[in-house]
Amino acid sequence: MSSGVTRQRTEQCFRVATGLDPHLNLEEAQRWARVINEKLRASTTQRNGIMYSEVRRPCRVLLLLNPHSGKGQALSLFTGHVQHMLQEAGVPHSLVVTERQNHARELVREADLSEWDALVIMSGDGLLFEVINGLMDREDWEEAIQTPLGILPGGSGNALAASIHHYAGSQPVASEELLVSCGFLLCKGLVARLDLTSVCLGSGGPQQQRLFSFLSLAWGFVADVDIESEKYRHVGAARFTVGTLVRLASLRVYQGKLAYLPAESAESPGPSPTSPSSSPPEVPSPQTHATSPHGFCSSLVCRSSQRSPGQNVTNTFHNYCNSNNAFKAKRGDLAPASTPRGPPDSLLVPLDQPVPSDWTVVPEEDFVLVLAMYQSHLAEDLHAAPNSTMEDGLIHLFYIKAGISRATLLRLFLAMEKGAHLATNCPHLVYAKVRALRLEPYSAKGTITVDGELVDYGPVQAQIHGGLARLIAS
Ligand SMILES: Nc1ncnc2c1ncn2[C@@H]1O[C@H](COP(=O)(O)OP(=O)(O)OP(=O)(O)O)[C@@H](O)[C@H]1O
Repeated sequence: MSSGVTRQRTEQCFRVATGLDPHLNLEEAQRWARVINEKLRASTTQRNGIMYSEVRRPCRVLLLLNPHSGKGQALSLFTGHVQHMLQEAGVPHSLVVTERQNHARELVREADLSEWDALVIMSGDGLLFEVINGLMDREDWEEAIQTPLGILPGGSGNALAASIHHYAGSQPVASEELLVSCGFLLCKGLVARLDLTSVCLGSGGPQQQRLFSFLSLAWGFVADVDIESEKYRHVGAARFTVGTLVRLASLRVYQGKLAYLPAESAESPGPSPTSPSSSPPEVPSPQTHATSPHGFCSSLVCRSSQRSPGQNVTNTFHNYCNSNNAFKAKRGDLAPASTPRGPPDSLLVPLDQPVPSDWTVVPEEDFVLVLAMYQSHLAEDLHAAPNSTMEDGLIHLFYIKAGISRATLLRLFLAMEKGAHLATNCPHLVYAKVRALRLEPYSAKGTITVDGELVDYGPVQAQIHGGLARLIAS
């Protein structure tokens, strides 16, 4: 890519992330960050009829970095692109380099969260999955999950980072440009609500497992590609293309039963126990949230009129955290990880019972793939759920019926790069907006992924919980 194009795109990221004029002769991210810092110190801005204070960037960030994510360059990407930006923008951060799988999960499960205003991960989506489940493992999960989360893309998929960038109205960018864009969003510090899906695995009883997912649930082709392509991670995002081509060559059919609760026939699961009703006064009302097409939550974004003159916005956020009693758990208060936590799944019945009568049972039992998405992107260059918006409270369910040719399937994946696969009107592709689903594979062995991570194989059901978590995004 020419440096002119790179610069153009980077300027565009800058414009979207900051709302500032990019024609400022900004040569380096450090200088941009200085401008952000000055501009954001006192300004307010009106967007979609809502007044936001733009100085709402987080302070005291705990940054968890997986050194092996992506091509294994996360640490140098962080020091090369983001560290100075955070320093210039006055965002103090402590960097923890994860040492093993589940390290991040254990850390956040046991952390004194009163020490941190945001948890940011620099990795692929897998590390955020760990962090979210670590927060949901806690006895104080209801408050802990309100800790603002941030993502800096360092993996090979970077689906959430790509989705955030897309929700911000930006043109698609990849790798380091996406990182710079997410770095700006982090400096800016606006917080939105993030839907989480509760995923129940196993047919019930003591073996039953419950996970919280922010991105996707996959079975069949997509899950196989995701796991099989891990050996190609040295090629970065291209691993999915390589994996897709390899799996196309050995295309197979997966048998099972799929059922779902259509969104239109389901009442919205309603506000979660952590929703604004339990929030302190400076948090806007649910109606205020609804007016924002992007579902922005202004929990960190105080209306300027509500702030007393001279009051430091950082303090306001800090007070908010404390007044909400959100960050009090100490190591001794923690529950064992196996204790089920989280809001009740009001739309699900036990897996050993038939689905309720208002569910749709898919007549086909032969599939090429089943994919449930709750963000727009499955990877940086896979715009798999083009209708998905931030905090829409929906699972975007796709399945492809058996009988599709290899060529048509390849065409669908190529169209997915631009989110155009639905427009192909492929008769084998079915799309539904749902609030809950159940999948019962028939074969004894197979692959199911949640947020790209391998989970126990077997019957699975899931329900979306709108706005359960919080995410630094704009
Ligand atoms: N130091 C470490 N050594 C080995 N594994 C780690 C380490 N730190 C984290 N992990 C694990 O690596 C797994 C993959 O991490 P992650 O998804 O963030 O990166 P990635 O797989 O490169 O990204 P992507 O999902 O975008 O391809 C996670 O399950 C995480 O637990």
